[in-house]
Formats: sequence, structure tokens, C-alpha cells
Amino acid sequence: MTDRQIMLNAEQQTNELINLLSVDRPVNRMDIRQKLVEIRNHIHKVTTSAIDYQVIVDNLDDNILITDADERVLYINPAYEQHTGIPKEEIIGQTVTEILKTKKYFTVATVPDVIKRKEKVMKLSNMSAKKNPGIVIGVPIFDPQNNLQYVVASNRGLSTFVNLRENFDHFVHSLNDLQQDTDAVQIYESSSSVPQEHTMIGNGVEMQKIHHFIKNVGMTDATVLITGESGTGKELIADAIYKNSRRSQKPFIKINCSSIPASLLESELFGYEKGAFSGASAQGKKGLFEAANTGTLLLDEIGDMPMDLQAKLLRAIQSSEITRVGGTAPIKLNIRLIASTNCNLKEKIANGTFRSDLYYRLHVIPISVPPLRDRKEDIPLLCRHYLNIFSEKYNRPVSLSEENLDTLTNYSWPGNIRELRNIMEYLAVCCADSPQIENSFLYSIFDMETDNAYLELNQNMTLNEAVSTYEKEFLKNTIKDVKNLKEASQILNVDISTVSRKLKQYGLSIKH
Ligand SMILES: Nc1ncnc2c1ncn2[C@@H]1O[C@H](COP(=O)(O)OP(=O)(O)OP(=O)(O)O)[C@@H](O)[C@H]1O
Repeated sequence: MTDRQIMLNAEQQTNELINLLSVDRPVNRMDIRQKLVEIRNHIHKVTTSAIDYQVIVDNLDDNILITDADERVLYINPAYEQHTGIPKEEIIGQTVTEILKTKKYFTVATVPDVIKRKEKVMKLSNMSAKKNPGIVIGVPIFDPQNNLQYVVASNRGLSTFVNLRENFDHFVHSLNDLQQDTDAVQIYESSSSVPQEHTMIGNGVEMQKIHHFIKNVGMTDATVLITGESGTGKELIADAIYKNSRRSQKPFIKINCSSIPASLLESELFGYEKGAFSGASAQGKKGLFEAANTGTLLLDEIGDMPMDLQAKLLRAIQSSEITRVGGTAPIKLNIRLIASTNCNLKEKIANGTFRSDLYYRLHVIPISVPPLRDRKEDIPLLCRHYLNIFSEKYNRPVSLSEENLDTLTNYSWPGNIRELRNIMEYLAVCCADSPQIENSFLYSIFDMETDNAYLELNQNMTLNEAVSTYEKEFLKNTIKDVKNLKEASQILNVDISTVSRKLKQYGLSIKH
């Protein structure tokens, strides 16, 4: 209930009380007391309410004018009087149309339009009294039955916005600087300048398919769309496509669409003409599309591109030309496009945040990179590869046992190869003092409570495979803390011979 509704209640109860006392018959004192207590409680609610809205509106710096549903002015705040020079007593109680007719105070108003259209209205206004142009916004307020109750018009002089302009230029510059600090854009002149630090490791079926794709699409100019979870190697694949392409001696520009503020993305991609917007360089600026001309452009995180820009990108792809922001002349370009994303673009299309026409323009050669948990055969290779790199880098020899590799292979790697690489670096740094890496240490870095937590049961397993996988992990976990077969058989409540046979079957042994 609003404060006003509470007070209306109190008023109604007071009227009832007055009526009760007005009739010429005896009244029950306790009934009257009860009514007075109720009224007092209502009033108390309002007087002790945390916010006194009138004080707030009285102190706002915006000019506020409130009318009823018949345009009659009910209230103006002190800022309104002060900034417009309109005395309160001259307009309270008048209708806005009457005030407009006098042409004395203002010549533009939103209130009549708000009442007619029952929606928010924004206009440029001119306060004749002070020759002070401003922006006025009228907002309708409805009662619980959805009848128009008030119109609140707030306005602010344009001079405030002019003052902000300087601030805005500064703001745009600092955004530009911020962007230079991130690796949102990487520009390579030719493939020899693309860092060589990571080779593509993996010879499982999925990786073989990807190598095959890279070889085939490399020599064409076809647009490639690489999808896959974060850290699966999409960027590495884009690098490989570029290096294997006819354009490998031409520029390669990588743009992370989600790292560039949406307000700057269009001018970064398409460039701008001089004076295109405040804060723009006086000479205009070449965009990244122009810089990638004759070469390759990688649009990383394409799923995060704002919808309005998606339309412009679609036009650029369809016509092979772009127009700079603030410019009119189209610029013809010849670019090989690679896009990548970890979003599900089909889902984004369904919920209206990605254009389907753009999707089909990009989806010419789709490469879907499977997560590491679906290409487990590559995990041991990747682990050894990165552990070697980091052992050498930190000069700390560390090696992985079969048991370690088994554990690492069964882990689900939510962060994919990026996570695997980080964990190998961590092992090289932290485990060099002991010749063997304890499995329990691996569990602790995976932040797992029990050894079983990492057990991933693949949906494609047969029942027997799933049972064996679980049984092996269960046994491994049990024998960690037992001294002999007898103790294990007691805990597991099976014969010693069964434990012995199972351990042999899974290549496990009791260490103590
Ligand atoms: N097949 C691979 N062999 C060796 N290292 C790889 C392989 N694939 C990816 N990596 C390494 O894993 C890390 C993540 O790869 P990359 O940045 O290409 O993934 P991504 O899918 O583009 O991730 P994101 O979606 O988060 O940008 C990098 O350090 C990369 O060198």
C-alpha cells in the first residue's frame, strides 16, 4: 500500500467515527477506542516510513511538474521554479493547455500527448520565461485499476548536456585507451609473425578430422565458422587455417567481439570519417575490416555481437564492401572471414539474439570442436606435451605415472585444453621435489572431495563398461587406506579371493 492509500484508509475510518458520534444514541466507548487505535496505527505507519517522498522530489535537481489526468498542475518542485522562473502560484491549478495558450511560460509540453497516448513522451522544449531550452520527458502514472492518475513531466536544461559533452569526449578517449590495453585486437602482418608457441596436439579421430578440414579449407577463401566450448582450441584452429591458406603472407586480424565495448565496435570494425561523432579523431580512422583487406579476419566470440551490428556485418559480407561510420562512399574489400564462438548460435537464433541470415552466411564451412572429455584419447598426449614444456621452462623434471594419466584422462576438464595446460604448469612448479605425483594431489587440485567425484560415466558406455569403470574407481579408493587384502575384504564385505581377482583385473595393488 502506498502512503497515500494508507492515509485514505485513515480518512475513511475517521469519517465512520464522525458518523458514529453524530447519531443521537449511546455509543460504546470501547468501540470508539478501537477505531481510534486503528486510525493512529495508520498514521503512525506513514509518519515513521523510511522515505519521505515529498522531501526527495522537493530536492531533485531535475525540474518536476505533476498534473492530474485532466492536465491540471498539482505540483512543481523548487528546482522547477528556480530553473524556469515560473512562480508556483501562477501555474498550480491551471491546465497545461491553458498555460500553453498564454505563451508566457513555455511553448512545448508533453502532458497533453501523454494523456492522449497513455505512454511516455519526450520532446525538446523551450522555457520562454528564461529562454532556457531543455529536454522534457512526460511519464504517465496509472492507478491499480489502470486508470491514468498523474502525469509527471521532468525536464533538464540543455546547458547541462553541453557541459557533459566535454566529459563525454574524455569518456570516449578513456574507453579507447582501455581497449588498447586488452588483447581485443591482434594484428599480424604475415603468418611468420603469428606466435608459434603452441603446436596442435592430438591424433584421435576428432583431431584427425579437424586436421583434414584445415588442410582442405586452408586453400579456399570459404568462410569458416568454428564452434566449441571455451578452451577447446578454436583460436589455434583459426591460426592453422590462416597459416595453411593462400593468404598466409597477407594480414591476419583477430578481433574479440566481446572485449570491445558495443558502442565502439562499429567504428572499430568499419572505421569512421572525420567528425563522425564527438571524441572521433579529426582525421577519421581506418577500421579493422579495411586493415584486413586482401587478408584474413577472425571474428572471435561472434555470438556476443550486438544485433544492430550483426545487420551491418551481414551487409558487409553480402556486398563485400563496407561504409565508414559517418561516411557515404562504400569501400570494396576482399577478405577471408573466420568466425568463432562458444555460444550455441542456434539457441541464440531461437531466443532472438542472433540473426539467422547472418548464421547461414557464416555457416559455410562449419568446424565443431569437441570438448576434451569427448576426445579422451588426446588427453595423455596433451598432458605429456605441456608437462615437458613447463618442466623445461622451469627446469624442474616431473613425470606422470600411468595412474596419474588414468586419473587425468577420467577427469571431465570443464575448462578444456586451457585448464589442462594450466594444471600441467602447476604440477611442474609444485611437484618437482618428489619423483612421483601423488594421485591425491591431483584430486586436491581438481578441487574434488573424493576420488570418485571425478568419475565420469559416459552416456555412450555399455552397462558392463560403466559398472567396470565404477568398480575400478571404487576399489582404487578403498585400497588407498588399507594395509592388506584381508582389511580390504572386510571393508568391501567380499571374499579375499574376490578382492585379489578384481585388483588383478584392474591392474591395482595395495601399496602398504
Ligand atoms: N590441440 C591443441 N594442442 C595443444 N594446445 C592446444 C590445442 N588446442 C588448444 N590448445 C591450447 O589451449 C589454450 C586454449 O586454446 P584457444 O584459445 O585456441 O581456445 P578457444 O576455444 O579459442 O577458447 P575461447 O573460446 O575461450 O577463446 C591455448 O593455450 C591453446 O594453445
